[in-house]
Amino acid sequence: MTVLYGNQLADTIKQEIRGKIDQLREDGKRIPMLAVILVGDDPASATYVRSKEKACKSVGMEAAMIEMDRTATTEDVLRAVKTCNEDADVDGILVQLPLPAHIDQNKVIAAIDPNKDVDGLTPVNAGKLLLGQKGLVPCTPKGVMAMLASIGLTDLSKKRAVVVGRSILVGKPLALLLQAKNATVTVVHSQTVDPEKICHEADIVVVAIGVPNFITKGWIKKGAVVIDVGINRVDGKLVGDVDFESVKDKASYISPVPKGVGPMTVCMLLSNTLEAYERREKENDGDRVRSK
Ligand SMILES: Nc1nc(=O)c2c([nH]1)NC[C@@H]1CN(c3ccc(C(=O)N[C@@H](CCC(=O)O)C(=O)O)cc3)C=[N+]21
Repeated sequence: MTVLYGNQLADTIKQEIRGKIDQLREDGKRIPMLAVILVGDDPASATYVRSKEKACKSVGMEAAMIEMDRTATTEDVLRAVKTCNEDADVDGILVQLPLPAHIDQNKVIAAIDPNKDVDGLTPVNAGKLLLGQKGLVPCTPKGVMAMLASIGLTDLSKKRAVVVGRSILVGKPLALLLQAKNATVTVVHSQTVDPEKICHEADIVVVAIGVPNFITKGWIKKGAVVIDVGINRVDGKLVGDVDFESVKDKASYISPVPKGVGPMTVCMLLSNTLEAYERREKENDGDRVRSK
């Protein structure tokens, strides 16, 4: 069994991003900027937002933190999104989720300029992913695919993949990405009959349900690749959805928590911001050429 450390892969990818940004700086070009909108004072969200800001700094990217009071209205947040949409220096916009319950989350997300939607959550980017068109892909699923690619799993023809969980942020988009790489994908969830048996047929298992240590060795076929997306705080400690100790001797590869998918999510946020920057710069070049 090999432990699949996401933090190491993330460091390698971040170095590449850093190199590209150093080059932009050397060439006197504009520097990519991520804007993060945080509403309220949830401590976990505040920690995540700070780690995203730190990650931007670590690759030389600009970060703008927009902190709003927990009493902010949907209209207030929509105005903040609009300001970021219209700011030519902003390449990526991330609205930290979950938003306070009184705010219309769907409305806020739909207001983000799809070209700056580095979370890949707008209807436009979700639709593009469904249709197999190029767009911005949600960070966590993109990170999981990069982890699979890092161990040579690029073409998933003949492979059976089981995704445990069907969330908008992870399970659903991940199932689409796995299919796009030719995997035979099954999504199991809370209403599935005998999910353990289905999971046991999988060559690749990705778990994103938010239930600590839920997946044990009985679920895993010998030699399967197991990716744990879960981030659960239990007695002040971070644990995944996979019972690592139980599963580790059956898996060929298994991602840990922490140091697994989490750092890859942040890394893909930087990668998406750079991608959005490059696309926007290219479009601007085109505009300049046209107006000559
Ligand atoms: N619009 C939006 N986009 C998100 O991508 C988003 C979000 N909202 N809301 C919250 C979740 C959660 N999330 C994590 C990112 C990194 C780690 C991470 O790096 N974790 C470290 C450990 C961090 C620690 O020790 O607390 C690890 O797993 O090794 C965890 C969780 C992004 N999220």
